[in-house]
Amino acid sequence: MNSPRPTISPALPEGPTKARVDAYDWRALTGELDGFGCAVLPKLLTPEECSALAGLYAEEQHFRSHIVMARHGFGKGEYRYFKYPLPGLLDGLRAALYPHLAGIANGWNERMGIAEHYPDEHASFLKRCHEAGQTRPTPLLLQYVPGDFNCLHQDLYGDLAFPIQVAILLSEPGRDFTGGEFVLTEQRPRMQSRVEVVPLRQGDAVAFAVHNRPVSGTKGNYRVNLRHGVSRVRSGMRHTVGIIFHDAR
Ligand SMILES: O=C(O)CCC(=O)C(=O)O
Ligand SMILES: [Fe+2]
Repeated sequence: MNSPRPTISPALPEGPTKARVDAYDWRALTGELDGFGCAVLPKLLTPEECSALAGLYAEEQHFRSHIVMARHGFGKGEYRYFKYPLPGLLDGLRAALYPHLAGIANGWNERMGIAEHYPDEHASFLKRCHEAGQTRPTPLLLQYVPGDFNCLHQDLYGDLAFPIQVAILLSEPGRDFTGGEFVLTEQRPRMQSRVEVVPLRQGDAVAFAVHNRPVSGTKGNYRVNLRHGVSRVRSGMRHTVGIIFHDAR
C-alpha cells in the first residue's frame, strides 16, 4: 500500500527532496566550501514552498521557543526554534543534505587534525547528540522587519557541533525586502579578517562553515574562525529558515 508520511501542512509536501538535493553538482559545491567557506544551492525551494514555510511563523504550535534577539544582544529581529517532529519538508532536507556535507566535514577534520569522524547518516549523528545530552531541535525560522539585523555569531549548542550548516532565504530581495544581506567573516590567525557577502534569491540556500575550517597555506593547513550574520534590513520583511545539524543541550 502506498501510504505517504503525514506532513504538518498540506501546503508543505515532502516532495522528492533527496533527488532534488542529490542533483546539485556536489563536486563544485565542495570546491566552493573548501575555497571560501560557503556555497550557494540555487533554487533549493520553490516560491510556493518558501511562502508555506514562512507562513508557519505565526503558527505557534510548530515551535519550542521564541527568541527576541534584542533581549539577548543578538541583534534586532526574532526567531523561533521548531519542535520535533519537524515539518516533513525540513526533515527531508536535513536528512538529504547531511551525507553530502558529512563528506566535506570529514575532509576538513582530517586536514585540521581533529579525530572526530561524522557518520554517513544524519540519524546516526543525531543519536550521538542525544547520547551527549543534546536533544533539542535547532532548525529555526527567522523574521526581520525594517531596522532588524543579525549580529555575527556561531550556532554552537553544546560540545558536539556539526561544522557546516544551511540557511534558505524564503523572501525575494527587491520585491519583499531590501538590505538584509547574508554575510560571513573569516578570522585568519595573525592576519586581517576576510568577509563574504552572499547574494541569494528566494529559495536559494547557502551552506557555510559554522565555526572553523581549514585553509591550505604554504606551510600546510591552518584553521580559520568563521561567523555569520545579516546586515540591516532597509525595508519590507525577510524570512529565512536555518538548518543546523546538531541538536542543542
Ligand atoms: O537570516 C539569515 O540569513 C541567517 C540566519 C542564521 O543566522 C542561521 O540560519 O543560522
Ligand atoms: Fe545563525
